[in-house]
Amino acid sequence: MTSKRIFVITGPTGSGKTTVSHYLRSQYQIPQVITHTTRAPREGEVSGQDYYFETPTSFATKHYLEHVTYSGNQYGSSREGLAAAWEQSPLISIVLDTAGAVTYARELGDQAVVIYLEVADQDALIQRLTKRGDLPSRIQKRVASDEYLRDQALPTGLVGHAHVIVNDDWQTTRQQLDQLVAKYCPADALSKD
Ligand SMILES: Nc1nc2c(ncn2[C@@H]2O[C@H](COP(=O)(O)OP(=O)(O)O)[C@@H](O)[C@H]2O)c(=O)[nH]1
Ligand SMILES: Nc1ncnc2c1ncn2[C@@H]1O[C@H](COP(=O)(O)OP(=O)(O)O)[C@@H](O)[C@H]1O
Repeated sequence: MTSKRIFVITGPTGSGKTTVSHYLRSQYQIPQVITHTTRAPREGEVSGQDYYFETPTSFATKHYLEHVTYSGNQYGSSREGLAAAWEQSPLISIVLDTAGAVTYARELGDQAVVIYLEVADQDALIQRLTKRGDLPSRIQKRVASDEYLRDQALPTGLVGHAHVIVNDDWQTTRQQLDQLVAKYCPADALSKD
């Protein structure tokens, strides 16, 4: 029998969570659980693909496994979303802040394989956000938020549970991800291109 697992990808803004999630999807067909947010879409982001973009009123109507406020916006993930992704594949992924990752580790135990991403050089991280197209005013607000500062460190609740990847060099990160997929993925369950 195939056991269900979820890669919980967490870490500070700009550490590469979305990039890792996209890599797992394109390289290993690992579906991503789409979460809900009241944040405005960035250029190129599509509702139902990157997030379900909500108004504060529509956000309040969903049933969340957990939800948080991050830098002034609301984010939440639903049990229905988790179940729908597991219908597609035994190995799925989700991108969460560290508070969400702690909840998932607590609720799902060994089913949650937590990946904590970090970038050694803070200046490089700000440059990545600028290159991504984030407005300077938004970057300033984000890096000044309590949540951003909190996510700079692995929470005590995840010590010994999370796989820490320093995402400075993409090729090195990629190798570490390949090793993790090989460890947790039943060889016959995923088709690798
Ligand atoms: N706990 C929790 N965090 C979420 C959820 N969806 C997104 N996040 C996190 O919210 C934070 C802000 O996300 P976003 O505005 O897309 O900014 P980014 O980190 O710069 O990509 C990130 O740490 C995301 O991982 C969710 O459903 N629950
Ligand atoms: N190892 C890396 N080296 C250089 N740039 C990277 C690396 N990983 C991600 N990036 C870039 O950094 C920016 C932020 O990454 P992203 O995945 O959006 O982070 P997050 O989802 O954690 O906020 C993106 O423009 C992405 O292409």
